[in-house]
Formats: sequence, C-alpha cells, structure tokens
Amino acid sequence: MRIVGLTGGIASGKSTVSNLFKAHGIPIVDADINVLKKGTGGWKKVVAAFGEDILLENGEVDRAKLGQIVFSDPGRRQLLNRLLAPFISRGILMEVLKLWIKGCSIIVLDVPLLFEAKMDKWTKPIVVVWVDPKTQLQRLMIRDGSMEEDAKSRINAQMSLDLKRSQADIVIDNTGSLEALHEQFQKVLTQITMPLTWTEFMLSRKGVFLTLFSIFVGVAICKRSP
Ligand SMILES: CC(C)(COP(=O)(O)OP(=O)(O)OC[C@H]1O[C@@H](n2cnc3c(N)ncnc32)[C@H](O)[C@@H]1O)[C@@H](O)C(=O)NCCC(=O)NCCS
Ligand SMILES: Nc1ncnc2c1ncn2[C@@H]1O[C@H](COP(=O)(O)OP(=O)(O)OP(=O)(O)O)[C@@H](O)[C@H]1O
Repeated sequence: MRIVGLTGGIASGKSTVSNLFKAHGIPIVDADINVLKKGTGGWKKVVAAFGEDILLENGEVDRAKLGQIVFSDPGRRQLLNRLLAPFISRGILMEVLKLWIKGCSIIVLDVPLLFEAKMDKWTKPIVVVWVDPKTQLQRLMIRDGSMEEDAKSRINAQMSLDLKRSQADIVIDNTGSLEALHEQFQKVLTQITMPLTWTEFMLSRKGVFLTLFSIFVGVAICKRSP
C-alpha cells in the first residue's frame, strides 16, 4: 500500500489539492475529521480542559471560538494538540485500516500538521502544497474574512512553509492560478500512481494474501514430500 502524505501551510491550498485527488478517485483520509464531534472522547477532553464556554447551543464545539483562543495563546494551543493527538492518530489508523481491507493500493493522508505531529515517517511520498508568504496571507484573510494580525498569528502557529518544502518529496507551488495548479497536479498524479514498489506491494492487501497463500502452499508441499 502506498500512503501519500499531503500537507502544507494554512490556506496554502491543501483542501483544493485534496479535492482534485478525490475527483480522480484517490481515497483521502482527513486528519481531524470528527475528533471534536459532540460526545466523542476528544470532545469530552477538550470541554473538560477549556470549559463549556467553547460550546454552541447545540453542544457542538464552536470551532471559531476555540480557534481564537488557541491561535492567540501558544500554551493553550499545545494543550489542545496534546489532548487531540491520540484521537487524531487513532482516527487516521482506523481509516487507513478500512481502506486496506477494501483493497485500496494508493491512498492520500491529508494532515495539515504532518511534520509537526511527526507523522511524516508513515507516509511516502510527501506532497507539500507551498505558496509564497504574501499570497498565503492574502488568501487566508479573504477566505476567513480575518484581520492581518489574526491571519499572521495563525500562519506563525505552524512550522515554516519553506522548511516543510525542504522536507518534501514533491512540491506543488500554488502561488499561481488554479489553471497552473491543475497543470502541476496532473504531473503529481502521474508520479503517485506509478506502479507500487515491491515493499508497497507487500504491504497491500494483495501482497499480504499472496504471502499467506505462498506460505500455505509451501507448508502443504513440505508435508506431502516423504
Ligand atoms: C483550532 C480548531 C478548532 C479550528 O477549527 P477551524 O474549523 O476553524 O479550522 P480547521 O480545523 O479547518 O483548520 C484550519 C487550518 O488551521 C491549521 N491548524 C489547525 N489546528 C492547528 C494547530 N493545532 N496548530 C497549528 N495550526 C493548526 C491547519 O493548517 C488547518 O488546516 C481546529 O483546527 C482544531 O481542533 N485543531 C486542533 C486539532 C489539530 O491539530 N488539527 C490538525 C490536524 S493534524
Ligand atoms: N491557485 C489558487 N488561486 C486562487 N485561489 C486559490 C488557489 N488555490 C486555493 N485558493 C483559495 O485559497 C483559499 C485556501 O485554499 P484551501 O482552503 O484549499 O487551503 P488549505 O491549505 O486547505 O487551508 P486550511 O489549512 O486552512 O484548511 C481558498 O479560499 C481557496 O479557494
């Protein structure tokens, strides 16, 4: 199985790229899907630590409010990361397992904090969606309707995008137009859909079944021979 890591900086275009993978039939595992959903373990921990003030009337977490708290206070952000990390990794593992059982051979993990959370060692190749700092700030402010100071504090809450780029196997430069992004994406798609390496094949469902089948046949032959 090939587990591709997809990461980048805030508003660098990960979701846009992730949607392109989806549109081409590549399964995506989203890192923080449902970890804050009402009643889940992550929700309980976060409510216990941050108080019921962060909840909406329906009991769901007010993400905008929690975002404002954690992006303006590194200590509170580290606390949130610490509380949610086990639920995020468990969620990812379960999703990967489900896709493995289904027989998927190439999947993409969409993890904004892939390097920060040290999950990069589980993915190969790593695709980093990079954007120049000025464009990143502009896109973030437009998308979230936020002020420059708030947007900058969110950008600064992450490892630098240049450092992420230096650790990537594949870089998508998303500073240009959407057309330019689509063009680069086609090349990336060709790269990541290349035939599996021997190791990737052995880790896929087919590879494991083939190994088990070979062992079974080998044992059967040995038993029959005098
Ligand atoms: C702070 C929260 C409530 C804000 O929710 P909101 O819906 O407004 O934003 P969303 O989840 O879409 O995240 C937007 C972007 O913010 C950045 N971001 C999110 N969490 C963090 C964090 N803890 N540190 C730095 N950047 C972060 C990422 O680039 C992400 O893509 C939410 O992001 C959260 O619960 N974060 C902690 C969990 C986490 O670490 N998620 C990242 C998965 S690896
Ligand atoms: N090439 C592009 N040209 C113009 N706008 C773009 C381009 N790529 C992405 N955008 C826009 O920039 C914003 C950020 O993109 P996107 O939401 O995909 O980033 P992200 O990395 O997933 O963000 P986050 O980390 O906050 O989840 C969105 O409003 C998106 O529509």
